[in-house]
Amino acid sequence: MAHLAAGLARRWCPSSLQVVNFPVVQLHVSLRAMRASHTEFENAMNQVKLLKKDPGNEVKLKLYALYKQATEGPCNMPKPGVFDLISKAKWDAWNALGSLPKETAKQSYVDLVSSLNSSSKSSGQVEPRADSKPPGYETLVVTSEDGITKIMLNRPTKKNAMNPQMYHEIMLALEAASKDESSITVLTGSGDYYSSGNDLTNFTDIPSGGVQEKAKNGAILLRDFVGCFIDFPKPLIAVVNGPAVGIAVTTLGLFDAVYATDRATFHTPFSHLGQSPEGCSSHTFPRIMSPSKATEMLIFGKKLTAREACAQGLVTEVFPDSTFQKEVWTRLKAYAKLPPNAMRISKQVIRNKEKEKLHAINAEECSVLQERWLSDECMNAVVNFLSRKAKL
Ligand SMILES: CCCCCCCCCC/C=C\CC(=O)SCCNC(=O)CCNC(=O)[C@H](O)C(C)(C)COP(=O)(O)OP(=O)(O)OC[C@H]1O[C@@H](n2cnc3c(N)ncnc32)[C@H](O)[C@@H]1OP(=O)(O)O
Repeated sequence: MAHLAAGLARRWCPSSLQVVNFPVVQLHVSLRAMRASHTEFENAMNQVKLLKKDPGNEVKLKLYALYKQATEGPCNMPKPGVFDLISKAKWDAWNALGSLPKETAKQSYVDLVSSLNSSSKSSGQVEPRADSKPPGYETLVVTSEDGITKIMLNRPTKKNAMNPQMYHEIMLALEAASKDESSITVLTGSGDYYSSGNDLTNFTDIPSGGVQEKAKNGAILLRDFVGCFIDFPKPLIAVVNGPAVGIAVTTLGLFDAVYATDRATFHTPFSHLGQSPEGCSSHTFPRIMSPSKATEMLIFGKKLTAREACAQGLVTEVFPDSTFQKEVWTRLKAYAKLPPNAMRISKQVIRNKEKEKLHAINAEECSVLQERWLSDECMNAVVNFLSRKAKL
């Protein structure tokens, strides 16, 4: 039997360093003095290989840590370097088990696998048909009423950080909204943030092709994502319900109107992250707010309040937080009653001249970023955030 730990390392690379500090109590260590037999442990190891559903990185790290603890005892490896993100996540997970006895780790491993098996059985009873409609969005809530399609970012516990799934789902939702009956489309966030921008754990899930491949795929994803905003044919409105960071700010330059609560802030900490502007902001921001104000935001990472962003032209109007939702939606419902074709055609007249240029700028920004993602400056900044040394 192939060594499970090695298998985990090869097949199940952790994509998130946030999972590394899970407390031992989360491992469902039974308070009963249980002892898993050797056979039960072996069976559990075999069952792991047969799991139909990927249990997610957090669980994979737990399995890895428990396996190592059960077979080798407390963590005995030297701590990997900060740039070796995957090995470090695994090391942290194992090390977090401290002096947990081997037998307890073995039992916890068996319990964990058994809970995975039962949940995959209960959810796996109805196999989706290959030709069935795709299930609903996982990272968005999309609704359509009163002539408005509302796309709400829905990862509030992560401040609506954008992971690959969210990037893809936003593209799908925009594509659907461009063809539906609604006359305007709104992007907003759930919870207290509009969005904290790119999910920084996106940098940790390294494919077999290595970081070069990751960066190349990231650049393609980003180019396609921003391209959807450039090409969106109907009035596109941002309802900025709270702070916005990074790509959630830069893409605002491609919206037709931006309404913000007075609680919102706007910042693009690209230099802090060893990165460079995207979302066509290298072109739109100097035009919207003057080159020197754009420099303060895009190069120095200056954070603007909603009122400052409004004064600079990035935000259309600011509302008191207490009346924000009511006032904005009342206004949008009135706008949505305007003749949809006239609005669409007016948008074309206003935007079409720039489209080609924006696509070229988008491509250039993505290719510069692709290089930046491979830089030490970028890696260092991401590691600092993920190891909780820095907030931006
Ligand atoms: C190499 C290939 C890459 C592939 C990329 C694909 C294309 C992407 C292109 C875009 C590139 C860059 C543009 C950007 O968007 S740069 C900006 C990135 N964002 C940030 O730097 C913000 C980081 N977050 C913070 O500084 C803080 O979290 C906060 C937003 C100021 C909020 O602070 P808080 O104290 O109020 O809350 P906090 O406890 O930190 O957060 C709650 C949980 O949410 C998690 N979280 C928040 N933001 C992010 C994020 N951007 N990425 C990942 N996780 C985030 C945070 O970790 C907490 O999680 P947990 O509760 O600890 O599990």
